[in-house]
Amino acid sequence: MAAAAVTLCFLLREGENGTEVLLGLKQTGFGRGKIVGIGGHVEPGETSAQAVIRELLEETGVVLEEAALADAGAVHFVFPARPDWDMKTTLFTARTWQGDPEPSEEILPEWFSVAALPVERMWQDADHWLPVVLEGGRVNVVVTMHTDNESVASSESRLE
Ligand SMILES: Nc1[nH]c(=O)nc2c1ncn2[C@H]1C[C@H](O)[C@@H](COP(=O)(O)OP(=O)(O)OP(=O)(O)O)O1
Repeated sequence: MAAAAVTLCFLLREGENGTEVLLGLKQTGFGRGKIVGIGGHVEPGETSAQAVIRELLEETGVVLEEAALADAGAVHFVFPARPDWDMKTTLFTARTWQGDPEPSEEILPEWFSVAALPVERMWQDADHWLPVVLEGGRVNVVVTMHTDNESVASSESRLE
């Protein structure tokens, strides 16, 4: 089965104690109960940018312009014990948008300091790719999970 195409956008703002990122508590579906990036599946006929703009609006009410999206690369999540969970994820950051993030059925948005990410409550692989993205870098990473579908078996950075 081909990996599903998904996309995430990390909103960044300057707080009193440095840069903050918008993440959210996933309330439904895949990754329920974890703190995750905001985004979702790319629908047929959509570009990743169009999909992430739609998902941010649906899940937080925030309005993003395509020009505000900065390409931060991609992460391929591989679940050898559950190939139907494999996902190819395109990543964006944005520093300008309209509206204040509001909770939805799917996600409870929350700002976190980039210097103190809630890694204990996130997917265990977040540590392997998220800090680089939030520092303005671009990644191209393949994360392979153990058969528990939770811990990281390997994380490889592909050269661009
Ligand atoms: N190992 C992993 N680490 C991580 O940080 N995020 C992961 C991950 N594996 C998958 N994801 C993310 C990517 C994707 O945005 C999200 C799952 O997509 P969705 O939120 O769209 O799933 P749902 O099943 O809730 O959605 P629907 O299609 O709306 O039913 O999980």
